[in-house]
Amino acid sequence: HHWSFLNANPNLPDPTKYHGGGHSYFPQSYYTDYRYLPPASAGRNSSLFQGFAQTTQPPPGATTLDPRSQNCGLAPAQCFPARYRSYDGSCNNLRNPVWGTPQTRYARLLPPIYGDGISTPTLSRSGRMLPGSRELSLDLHPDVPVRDPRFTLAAMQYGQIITHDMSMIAGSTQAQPHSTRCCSDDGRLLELANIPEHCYPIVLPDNDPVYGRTNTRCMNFVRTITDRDRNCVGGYQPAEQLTAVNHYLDLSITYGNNDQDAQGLREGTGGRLRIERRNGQTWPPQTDNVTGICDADDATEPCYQAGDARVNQNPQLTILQIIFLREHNRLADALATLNPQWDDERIFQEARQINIGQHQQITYYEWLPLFLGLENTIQHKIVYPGAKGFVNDYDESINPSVLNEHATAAFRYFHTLIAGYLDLLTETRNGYGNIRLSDWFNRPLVLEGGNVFDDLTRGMATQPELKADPFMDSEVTQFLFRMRQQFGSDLRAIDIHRNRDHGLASYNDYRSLCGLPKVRNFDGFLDAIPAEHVQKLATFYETPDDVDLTVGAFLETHVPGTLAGPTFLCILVEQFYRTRKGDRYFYENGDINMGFTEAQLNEIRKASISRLFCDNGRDIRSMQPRGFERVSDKNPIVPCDTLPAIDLSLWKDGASSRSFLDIDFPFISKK
Ligand code: HEM
Repeated sequence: HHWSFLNANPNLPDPTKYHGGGHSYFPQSYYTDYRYLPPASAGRNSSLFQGFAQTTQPPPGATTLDPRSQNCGLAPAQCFPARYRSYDGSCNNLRNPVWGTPQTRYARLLPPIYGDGISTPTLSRSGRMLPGSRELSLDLHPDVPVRDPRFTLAAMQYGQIITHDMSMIAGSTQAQPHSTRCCSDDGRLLELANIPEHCYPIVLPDNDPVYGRTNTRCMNFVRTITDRDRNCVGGYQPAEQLTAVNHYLDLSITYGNNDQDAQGLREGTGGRLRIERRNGQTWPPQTDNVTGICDADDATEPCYQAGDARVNQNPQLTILQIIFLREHNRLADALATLNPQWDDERIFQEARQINIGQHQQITYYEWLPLFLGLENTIQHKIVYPGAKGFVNDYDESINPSVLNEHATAAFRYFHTLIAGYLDLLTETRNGYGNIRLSDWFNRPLVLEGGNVFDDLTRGMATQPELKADPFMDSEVTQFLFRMRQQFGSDLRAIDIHRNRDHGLASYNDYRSLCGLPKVRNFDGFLDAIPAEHVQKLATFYETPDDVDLTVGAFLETHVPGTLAGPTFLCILVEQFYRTRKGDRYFYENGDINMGFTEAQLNEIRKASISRLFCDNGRDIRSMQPRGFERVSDKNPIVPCDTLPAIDLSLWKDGASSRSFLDIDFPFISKK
């Protein structure tokens, strides 16, 4: 067993500790969801669990078994007409009520191809050795800080929010026994077996510039699920990685992914979410397990709870999480004043619906066109700029599930945008300092002091993100989650490893899926990849068919007007098309029983990232209108109250409440 290797090697982190030294790639709790551990009946004393008692023990009060998790997303017996979306996404699709729910499979564009059953992910699909992921990271992605000429760090940061809203590899916790959960397409659990994960160390090259001339300090990597050789008993379905959160773009990062979590986040009065007040500001509720979840000195440090387990991961991610939390309460208070007769539930759900609508508007109309190109998004029916009424493009045959290729390769391309130092800016945009990213992974303490929250928010809206290019910041390739040790982990090496772990078909395969010619020799790649990098690929890999998707596509020249090369772009476009068209509750959809009136929808269309910043800082009084774009003559900083705002009076009962006559029938029939 690989376990014994793991336990015997004194240089590897202690898998029984949350803080296994500075080389775990995320804290133990990062991806842990205790509800999804193997059932108690698996026998905690079996050899599988030896040495892991601590990590398999749920914290007090946690439920060990959520029936949903045992059923690959439990299909409710019956779906009822509902004005508001469910937390877990069930019954969004009425024909397949389980689609998009947590603990279901990622979708795939091409079937997986694993090196072989139980080998490490250093073997190619054809069984040849692959270049080490750390070596590739060091050679192809050195830290050359080229700033983006157009976009701010807020653009990068919003991308991570979109990611966390849509997916999270289930159970990929370090060194944790893992159960395969094989699901049939209709969501039935076919088999639940306890199978140990394998340790796939990221072996360091001899001359690693950070870790020195030793290859004994390897970073630990754990395979997340079994492959085709460990199919469900019965063999009906190839195993597929599962995602722990619901697939929809629905602010589950704020509201949680199931009823129980959602209830736990609510105040229970006035439609509000729970908050704590300190230093004249509002913060998310504290977790019960501060030192387990955060890189904190002790339990008195802030460590937050939100709809998403990754909320504390980095300061600006946490800022955006807090902004959505404060926005909810801001909306709830306004709605409660307008409609004193509404109860807690009504206020809560209406505020939630507005908050989600704004988030979808910002994602689709403000963010995606910058990344995928405006013309491209229009052409592929991802956005409908200038639409005045509803856009009734919901299609119940479309499965909204997140593509494995998207989550494991394409969307991670934007890890290249991460900047290592975060600027602090006063209201006059006077930069008086910055903080180092790796000092504050999983440590939100930094946000609560003085004016840091506002100053970092202005910094994120002003500071350029790094350019989408092959270079990556060493804060994430040398110091990721270093937990106050000198060195940390390497996000790029992890991404390459994860690509293999998930058995993604090769770059060459995806080229042909996406309309580029399938190549027979390395020179064939020259149509999309600059010569210098094609040469490197030829040195690293034995054959063009061995090139990993995440490696080849990462090096492609961008399609003009977009931030990605043709292969990643094709995957991203497919994903965001499905995410909108497969969401019955998408905010632009005019369904008679739910959603917004046309007038309300047109208000939601005024939402912007800058307005969110303005409304939810403590003392942010000015912003440029387009917050994902850098300040310029055409995008100057203006007083907040001159930015478009949503007129909430349209939500006053009776003001324009939806009736049968509100529906735009002519548009529907044109469809
Ligand atoms: C400071 C910023 C960020 C940090 C520190 C960070 C770190 C990480 C880490 C540690 C993982 C898990 C890796 C694994 O175990 O396989 C991950 C996954 C991922 N990241 Fe990032 N990330 C950041 C920003 C972003 C951005 C800006 C995007 C995209 C716009 C992004 C997209 C993704 C995706 C798609 C995944 C996989 C999600 C899944 O589990 O399904 N990340 N990131």
